[in-house]
Amino acid sequence: MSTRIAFLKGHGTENDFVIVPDPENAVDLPPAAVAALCDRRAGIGGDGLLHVVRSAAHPEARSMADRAEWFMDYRNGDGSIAEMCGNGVRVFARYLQRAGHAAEGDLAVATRAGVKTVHIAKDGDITVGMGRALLPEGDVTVSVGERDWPARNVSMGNPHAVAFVDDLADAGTLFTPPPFSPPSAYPDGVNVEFVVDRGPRHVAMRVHERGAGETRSCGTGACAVAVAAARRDGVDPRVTGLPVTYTVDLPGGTLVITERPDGEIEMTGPAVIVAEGAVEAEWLESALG
Ligand SMILES: N[C@@H](CCC[C@H](N)C(=O)O)C(=O)O
Repeated sequence: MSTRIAFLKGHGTENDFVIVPDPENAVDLPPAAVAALCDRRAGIGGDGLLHVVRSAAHPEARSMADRAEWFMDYRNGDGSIAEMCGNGVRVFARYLQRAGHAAEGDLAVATRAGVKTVHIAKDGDITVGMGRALLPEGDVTVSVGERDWPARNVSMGNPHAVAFVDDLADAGTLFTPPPFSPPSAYPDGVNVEFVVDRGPRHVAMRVHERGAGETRSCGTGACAVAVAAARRDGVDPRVTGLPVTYTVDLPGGTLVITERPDGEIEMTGPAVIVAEGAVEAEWLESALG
């Protein structure tokens, strides 16, 4: 790598990202480069990385290019690939707006979990059509130390295990991924959410993210939690014909999640760009060893 690489830093409810604009997919980002950029001490720091590429220029997104000009090539902070990132897609849209690639209103974004429609509102918040949740049957258990809880298996394109607990402190330090069983439940790993009630249609959560550790927020996790809470509360908009909205408090802020009668889920929250700069090529080369 011989040139400096432009980057920005942004966050959505304090789920933070290194943003690498690369319309023609010319920047090589192997997992070690992503992990170095996301390193909070030796790099820029982030829970994940948003590689901003034109769909037509990326082999994983070419088939979506007629519906979405831009592809969110999302990576976790450890360099692994994930299907979807709910906070990330809002920050991705904010970057496109700031760069003049998108205006207020609706924007289609290609992701590994399909094309998502993002609405950039005048008031600053961004709403994302997150698609439908899948809730495969089957008993899953997550544990912390000696304690374990039944968990609801929810897919938002990426995997989640949602456990309702008495106190968010029950989740402990979350320095390591909470073990789950059976091991076959999540062959590719899982994001684990611990949830408490705050009031009617109002919950709070902590999350241990696959590939990142405990984060201050997770958008797909908040959607999984809202759907799991609704089913636990006996509410299914596909049956009642009425939308249901949950407010989800996270350590880094609040997200509002609505499930519509057709099962489509909308998530609304903030997205902020905080800085921009350039990565020294020599530093990145030395970080790659
Ligand atoms: N923070 C994200 C989720 C990022 C991906 C996740 N760690 C995974 O591996 O599935 C969000 O806001 O949804």
